[in-house]
Amino acid sequence: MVNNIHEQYMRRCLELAECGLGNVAPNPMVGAVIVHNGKIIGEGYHRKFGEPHAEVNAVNAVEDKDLLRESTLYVSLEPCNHAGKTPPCTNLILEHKIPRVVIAMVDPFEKVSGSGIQKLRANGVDVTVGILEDEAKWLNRRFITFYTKKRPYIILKWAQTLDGFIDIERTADSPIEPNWITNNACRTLVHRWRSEENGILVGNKTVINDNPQLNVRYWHGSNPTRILIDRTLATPNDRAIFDGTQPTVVFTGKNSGSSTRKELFSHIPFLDVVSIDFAKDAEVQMLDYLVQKNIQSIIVEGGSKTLQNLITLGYWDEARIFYGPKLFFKGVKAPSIVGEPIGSEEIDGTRLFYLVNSSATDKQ
Ligand SMILES: NC(=O)C1=CN([C@@H]2O[C@H](COP(=O)(O)OP(=O)(O)OC[C@H]3O[C@@H](n4cnc5c(N)ncnc54)[C@H](OP(=O)(O)O)[C@@H]3O)[C@@H](O)[C@H]2O)C=CC1
Ligand SMILES: Nc1c(N[C@@H]2O[C@H](COP(=O)(O)O)[C@@H](O)[C@H]2O)[nH]c(=O)[nH]c1=O
Ligand SMILES: [Zn+2]
Repeated sequence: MVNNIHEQYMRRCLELAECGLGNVAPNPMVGAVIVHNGKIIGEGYHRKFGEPHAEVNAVNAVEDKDLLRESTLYVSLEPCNHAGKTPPCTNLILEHKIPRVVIAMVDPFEKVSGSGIQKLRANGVDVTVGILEDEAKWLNRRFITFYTKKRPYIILKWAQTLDGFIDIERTADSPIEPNWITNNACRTLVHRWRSEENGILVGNKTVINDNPQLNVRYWHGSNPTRILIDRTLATPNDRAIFDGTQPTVVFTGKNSGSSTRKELFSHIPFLDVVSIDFAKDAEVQMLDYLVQKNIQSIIVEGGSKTLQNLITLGYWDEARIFYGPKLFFKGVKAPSIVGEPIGSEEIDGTRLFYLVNSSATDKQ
């Protein structure tokens, strides 16, 4: 019974937390509610990176601060105990003498992990941990992966025909544009997904053949950083991803300090050309660089080689695969993948499957 009540308020915390999706990384999404005598008297969530934490917003929302001494604070993540961009939330809880705190999950971030709970308990606060823990972990899967696996959370996405292709066989005079397999509703959904991740990764053949924009046009929200794998810098300069409207990273085997960079790219704002050694573990080097840049999650939109490389190495966490009602008969084969199905849906005649990788590779 008590757990049911706890779950009810924690569900509200998770609902609030999710409002921060796309705006708080590299911080976690966190929601908080304050309950007094069975009534919510304040709620809040972490709205934007650098802005106040959920607990602060929830406390600020309470009109009569005296009630805090008799209230329970529900929060979807362990309160922080370190001074980051904002003061520690444990201090706030103690200052306001909140007697009970209910937490969904321990913070995986090394600087906090367990110490927030310890400090509250040491100061006489009654702390309950683990309410809707699985749900909270799923919500913050990007944040958790980033800190525990030391790499971005990786979402693979592609669209394939019923006969297993992602593109037709191109000829020299094929138009430079995508061959659409999915419908407009799916495209809108994909743009929403783009707004939820920090980076969007593609291989150079995709940019050469499709000239994608890799931005958020059919949804609202931030554009992800464009990330291109281009070992030989073979991608023509006129491609849309070089329009300078979004931060862009190009991983190349060429020396980025050489004249190649200056001549080809000096006119493009927000462009980072990063040299890596393709003779070694290219993916590890790329993921390391993205971690350095605080890119907590990426969506990989193809093509087949780029996706298959990551699948083979186990560097993926989720896959979202569209099966459109088309046949190409020949062309670029879709990647092959084995994962745990977690759901599927039908969108105007296109089937969408969701997979997760329960044996994803760590990158320590
Ligand atoms: N239906 C769909 O959802 C999608 C379809 N597409 C289609 O897919 C086609 C392109 O797919 P595909 O031909 O497989 O090519 P990719 O777009 O995956 O690009 C492959 C190239 O990227 C470079 N690359 C990628 N990963 C690595 C790595 N780990 N190490 C070294 N180089 C790497 C290589 O370049 P290099 O050879 O220079 O070393 C490689 O040849 C396009 O025609 C496009 O239309 C693309 C995206 C989605
Ligand atoms: N063909 C195909 C996809 N192709 C992917 O979308 C990219 C185009 O992005 P943009 O220019 O921003 O709209 C393209 O390069 C490739 O990565 N995606 C899908 O959801 N369904 C499809 O049928
Ligand atoms: Zn905090």
